[in-house]
Amino acid sequence: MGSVVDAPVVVEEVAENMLGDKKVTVVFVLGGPGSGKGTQCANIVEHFGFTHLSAGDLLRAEIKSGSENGTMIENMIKEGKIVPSEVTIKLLQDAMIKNENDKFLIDGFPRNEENRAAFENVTKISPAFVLFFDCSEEEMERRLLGRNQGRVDDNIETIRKRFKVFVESSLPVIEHYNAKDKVKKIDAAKPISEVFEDVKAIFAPYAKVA
Ligand SMILES: Nc1ncnc2c1ncn2[C@@H]1O[C@H](COP(=O)(O)OP(=O)(O)OP(=O)(O)O)[C@@H](O)[C@H]1O
Ligand SMILES: Nc1ccn([C@@H]2O[C@H](COP(=O)(O)O)[C@@H](O)[C@H]2O)c(=O)n1
Ligand SMILES: [Mg+2]
Repeated sequence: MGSVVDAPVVVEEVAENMLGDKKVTVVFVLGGPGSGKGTQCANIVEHFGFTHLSAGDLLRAEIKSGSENGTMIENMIKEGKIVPSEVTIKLLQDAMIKNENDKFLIDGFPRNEENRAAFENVTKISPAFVLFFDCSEEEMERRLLGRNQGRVDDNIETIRKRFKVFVESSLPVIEHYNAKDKVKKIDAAKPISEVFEDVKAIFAPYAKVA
């Protein structure tokens, strides 16, 4: 009988970032409320062929659909609180599976450590990088109060709660990825077109081939 030392080493290959039989590229787009995540994601979709999945938009669509979780989600959003991870991850995973694309911008997720760890555990997907829109609260507040999209959370009381959640729960997620050298920070206080110039430089490797 051979010794343990002689035993062949079996390396189990873990297929990374697979979604069914599709290999996917995921970029997490983070930043405070009103930092311009949705605005810049629309530009990235147009120029670089990614699909934009906003966690907040998916949750709002779930409320509209009359789902059994609708009332709970609506109450959490009104309070600026983070919806349980399993709900949001299921929406994101379903949206990625339904879509034929293999490049996704996941906007507004992960919002806390629980979101981050649960997404990794459930999907086994790690982001290629994290795009972080950095902006002052004063500027974000001004933008949110002028947004006029009828969002139930664009009022000063909820905006303050969202800022607190961002600092206490979301910044640690950005720190987590920063420690892994995965964060690409953008000065989001500049005008929209200037912010996009900086974004474009980051996405250059993903340029569509004509
Ligand atoms: N660089 C910018 N300069 C000025 N206004 C901006 C800029 N970027 C976005 N805006 C405006 O600010 C508002 C908020 O932008 P957007 O919805 O993209 O932010 P967000 O980060 O997705 O916010 P939320 O987290 O609340 O969804 C919008 O009215 C948008 O037109
Ligand atoms: N991962 C997430 C993302 C969002 N929410 C809830 O939705 C609200 C709006 O999100 P936006 O990204 O559109 O600003 C947010 O304040 C949360 O209540 C969430 O729970 N989890
Ligand atoms: Mg948004």
